[in-house]
Amino acid sequence: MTTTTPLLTLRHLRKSYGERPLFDIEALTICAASAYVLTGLNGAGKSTLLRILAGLETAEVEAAHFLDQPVRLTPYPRAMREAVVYVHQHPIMFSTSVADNIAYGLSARGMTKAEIVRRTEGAMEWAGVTHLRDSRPLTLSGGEKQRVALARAKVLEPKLLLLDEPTSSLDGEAREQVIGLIPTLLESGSSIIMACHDRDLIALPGVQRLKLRDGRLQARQNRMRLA
Ligand SMILES: Nc1ncnc2c1ncn2[C@@H]1O[C@H](COP(=O)(O)OP(=O)(O)OP(=O)(O)O)[C@@H](O)[C@H]1O
Repeated sequence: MTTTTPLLTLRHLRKSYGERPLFDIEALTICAASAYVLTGLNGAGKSTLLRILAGLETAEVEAAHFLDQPVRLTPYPRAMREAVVYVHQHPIMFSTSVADNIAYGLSARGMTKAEIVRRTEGAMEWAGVTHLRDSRPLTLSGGEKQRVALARAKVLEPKLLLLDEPTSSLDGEAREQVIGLIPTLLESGSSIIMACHDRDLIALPGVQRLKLRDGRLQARQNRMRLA
């Protein structure tokens, strides 16, 4: 399902590192339950943009709205902290079990134990990592780790999921497994922005394309629907 209801809108988003301007984005609208790929050459600012949207990096913004409410990005608003989840290209995990890593964010939100177990089991099954439930993240392959990271993000039911190059360190079956999970993320109503160079992710049907080029953002839409 793809909608045209705005989830997040930004006007005039500017980022510089010291004297060096990185980008100046006139307008960005992310719609609810919609998927986007963010492309651009190395160093164009893809990760930086995702990190700004996740509140991990500061930027100047003229106006921002999240779920129709005016917000400021600095300090990062509470409404977005709970609704926006960022998944790093090389996810960092606690050295406890896979199941504990996935459940952690839920306990931090004060959920009941039964609900935590129910959601964690569902997320592990979705990501195909149930058999790894007692494993320590250190022992996982890159693909397994990325799937655990996706399960850990999905379980929080974010409104906006930011994936930073989810397949960049993967190949073969591991990469295909991760690509296969992406369309199903939309079914739970999340919007997704994926920074990537992966042609198969870019070509996923229904995914809208955002391209950072020379400090500007260009938008383009693929024709078919994703879900
Ligand atoms: N903390 C920082 N301080 C100064 N410059 C930075 C910082 N973080 C990123 N940069 C610079 O900003 C530019 C954009 O980096 P960013 O990682 O956002 O690009 P990217 O499009 O994600 O690149 P890639 O495709 O290689 O991952 C790069 O030139 C980088 O060196």
